[in-house]
Amino acid sequence: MLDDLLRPAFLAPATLLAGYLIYTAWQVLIWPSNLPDLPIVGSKSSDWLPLLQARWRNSTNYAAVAHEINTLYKNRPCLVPLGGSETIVLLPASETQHIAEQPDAVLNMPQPMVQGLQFKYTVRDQVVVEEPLHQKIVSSNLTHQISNLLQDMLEETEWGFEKHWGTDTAGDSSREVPVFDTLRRIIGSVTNRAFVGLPTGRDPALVEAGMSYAAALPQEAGKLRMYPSFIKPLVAPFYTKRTRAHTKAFYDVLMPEIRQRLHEYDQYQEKNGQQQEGVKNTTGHHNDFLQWSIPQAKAHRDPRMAEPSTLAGRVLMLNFGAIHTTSFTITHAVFDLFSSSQETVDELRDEIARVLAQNEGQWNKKALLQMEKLDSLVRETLRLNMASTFGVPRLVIGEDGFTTRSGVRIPRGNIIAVPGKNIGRDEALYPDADTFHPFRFADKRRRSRGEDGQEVKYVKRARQAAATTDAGFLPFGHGKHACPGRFFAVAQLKLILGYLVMNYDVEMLKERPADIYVGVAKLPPLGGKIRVRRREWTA
Ligand code: HEM
Repeated sequence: MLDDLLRPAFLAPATLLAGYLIYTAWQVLIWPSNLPDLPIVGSKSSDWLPLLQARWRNSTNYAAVAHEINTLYKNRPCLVPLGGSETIVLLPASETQHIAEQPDAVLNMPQPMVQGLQFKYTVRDQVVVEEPLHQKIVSSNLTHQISNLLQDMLEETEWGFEKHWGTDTAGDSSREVPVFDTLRRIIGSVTNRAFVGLPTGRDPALVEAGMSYAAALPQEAGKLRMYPSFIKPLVAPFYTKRTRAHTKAFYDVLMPEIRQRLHEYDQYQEKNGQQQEGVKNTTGHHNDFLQWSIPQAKAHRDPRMAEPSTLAGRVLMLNFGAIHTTSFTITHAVFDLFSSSQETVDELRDEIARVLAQNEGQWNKKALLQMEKLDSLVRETLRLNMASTFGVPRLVIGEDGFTTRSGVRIPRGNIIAVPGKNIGRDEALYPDADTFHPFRFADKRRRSRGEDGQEVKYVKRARQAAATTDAGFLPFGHGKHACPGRFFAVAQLKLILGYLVMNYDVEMLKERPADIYVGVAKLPPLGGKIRVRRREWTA
């Protein structure tokens, strides 16, 4: 037996395997060879295996991590080991602009997201991840079409509120509603109205599948991240059951619509001659993300782009990116607003009523732009309630790594970030930073008007708008990879929040319910409720 084990045919592969396992364990657990030599958040001077021990402490007490980052590492870089094998190289706030300005050949944007969310296992059609054409449509068509989409979005908002919050204005007809659960349904159908139009965008099965996919994906990814890469393909089928089921449910509703649209598109092309390059040449029947995606996909050299499942995968990917982020933000905004003061609500109502009167009662783009207090409230809520602790996460891919402004070299293969949440609460940038001041940015805008009260300092004023990113405001990221959907998201948030304020009386809360912390993420009070009653009001 021993002789058999000592035979080269067995010994050579066994040694190789043992070496590989030891190397992997060392890399994952002890010290990856490319990790820079920086202080470790969560470690103690007495630790034998500082990275491993800190990883364990950090994954069990995230509040301590946040406190340590905020007190010890405000102005110097450090390592933040998290659950699984992930270690973030956290750089000080002063590096934000420098990071945002790096070329894609040095710092990569999608990879931290692709790895963190384990897209390899949680996304069915990998071509959507490899070739994210949908992002271009979001930053071009969707953003440019906001003013044309607003009427449809308003119709969907009205439909959603009437369904979920009721229409009875009688004195004793108030009802308690779960904030997050009802608003995410409204946002789900408003968003899908812009993505795939009626009737499919309002189909409860589609909205439910999109929301459930968005909820399940980060949870399943979190579990998968705990395993080393070579084990993942083995365990993924067990851990991705929910995302796979929700993907199927979503595709089941959407595919017939996509096939029909592709068919109509081909017929139209046949009748009207060759299509032009680009995304403008649609059949003209629909004005939504799906329709803009078809000519883009057809013009691509890779025929997989125009497969119905690829197009469905893009809509699902956008549901993932759009619905939870917007629903979390509006839930925070509702709790922030209705635990502030009735005067604040009245001030908002005055502004909205005045602006609508100036715009013939229309919730159009111009009116939304003129609602500066509402815009300010959205920006203030985003500032205070950034979901992730880390801002502008990027993977270092440059051959020579990435060198910070202060001269620290971060080798290739590391994920860097800045403390985004802390930046939003910096007293130097935002006096009384921990307090919700809904009109903080509207006041700043007012102060930047010309001395004669004219709106002369346009650029300065636009800097205070909710969708504008800067190194001190990172909820939408910053730089060329900043969220391309932010203009759509802000328009939607203002429309829905404005509609809510004007059409419902909400009982003020004595205290804002507490947020929920899940690892590095801060979520709004997902189970929180408020008491509402329909108001008699017409624009
Ligand atoms: C309040 C709502 C939203 C928040 C807070 C948010 C936040 C973010 C953040 C932080 C990023 C990463 C940016 C960076 O690292 O610099 C991002 C990327 C992205 N977001 Fe949003 N987002 C929101 C709504 C939306 C909506 C409505 C859409 C689509 C209609 C969307 C589509 C995307 C896409 C496609 C990316 C990837 C961009 C890239 O890889 O270059 N987001 N978003």
